[in-house]
Amino acid sequence: MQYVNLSEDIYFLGYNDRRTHLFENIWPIPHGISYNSYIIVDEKIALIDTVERSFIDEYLESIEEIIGDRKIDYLVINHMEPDHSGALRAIVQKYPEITLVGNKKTFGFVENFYMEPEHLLMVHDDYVLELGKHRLQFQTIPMVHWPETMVTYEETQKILFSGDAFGSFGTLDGGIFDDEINLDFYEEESMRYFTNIVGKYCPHTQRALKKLAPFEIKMIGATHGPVWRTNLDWILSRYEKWSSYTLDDGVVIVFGSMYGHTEKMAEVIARRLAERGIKNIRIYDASKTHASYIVNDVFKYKGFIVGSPAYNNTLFPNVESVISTIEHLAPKNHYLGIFGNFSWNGGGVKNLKLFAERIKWELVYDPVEEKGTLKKDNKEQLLKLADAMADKLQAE
Ligand SMILES: Cc1cc2nc3c(=O)[nH]c(=O)nc-3n(C[C@H](O)[C@H](O)[C@H](O)COP(=O)(O)O)c2cc1C
Repeated sequence: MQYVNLSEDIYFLGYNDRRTHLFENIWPIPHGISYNSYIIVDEKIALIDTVERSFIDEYLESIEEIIGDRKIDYLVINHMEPDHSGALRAIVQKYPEITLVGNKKTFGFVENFYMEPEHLLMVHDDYVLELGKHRLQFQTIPMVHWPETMVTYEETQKILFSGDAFGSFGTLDGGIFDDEINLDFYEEESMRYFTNIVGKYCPHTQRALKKLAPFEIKMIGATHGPVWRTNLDWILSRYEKWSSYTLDDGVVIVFGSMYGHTEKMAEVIARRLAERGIKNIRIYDASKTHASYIVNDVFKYKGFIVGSPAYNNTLFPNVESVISTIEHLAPKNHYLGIFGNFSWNGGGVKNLKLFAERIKWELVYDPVEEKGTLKKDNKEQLLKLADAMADKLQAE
């Protein structure tokens, strides 16, 4: 990708990754991702974060095009995850006098991953680094998304270099600024990025939003996805909503099924929910849809109903994988329903009950468990389960 000016002497250096299938080797990125770095050219030159290592050559070339044979004075490390620190060693090799700028948590990571830094500047909240006419101020935002994570605020242009916060999956296909892009595309990609990557740290994100609220921010340069300069509210309001577990009315139904019995139970529940006026109902087959998408909808909707056949005395493995992802990210404020199917001694529902105890969501109705084909009594029970869920959602 070409480098682009954010203002006269501040540049965006972003690289599109359309080759990686799974981000962090877990989360699908069918629309790719961009790795964004920034450089400020003043009396002193500061680079803000780097890029993933497969882009090192292009990255170094772009930097040279911008600064010629000048040297980079500072590398500000907002976040040490290798998709942003991947070019750190190459930068230090090319500019050995460079000073690494981080907080007290940063340099341990630098040592673990790369090297003992020779020149370092340890910063803290409100610390100001003068580059000439540009001044950089730092604020730590721990666990959004690692312990060392911080943001850098450029005072002259009021640009927040936000690290992973406000980032998005999806490459930048020509448009880089939010006002150059149809944001509909980023609706799902930015939410999935948040829920999959940062979603475990919602309380930390809330604290970060409060900490950053006093700053006048005219532009946000995240390390993934668009640069926000016109519709800042678009992304800020979404972060507020997602990180505060503000959920819409709706139900996610997840099932696993080998022969269709458990799937049929899911359909019965869904139909009744629709009859009761619930419009957002998503049924997912855990064997088909990646947990990334399912968990994203769990962060949208208040109702969650999960069904599993018994499988070697326990849960169907793909259902187990989905609920383990949910437990890992630990979204809150949900109502829960449970159902399942078996042929001899069970194991599915038994383990879903343990899930209910661990996740501590309110169970709206007794678990419904059928042996093979759905029969009248258990169909009645499923309808009651759906009614109980609808009652809860509609009572709010
Ligand atoms: C590999 C395998 C393991 C199973 N293990 C159990 C089990 O431990 N206990 C049980 O009651 N049923 C077990 N079953 C039977 C299924 O749970 C049962 O047939 C159920 O109705 C399948 O639901 P489905 O049609 O939604 O796939 C097993 C079936 C298979 C294929």
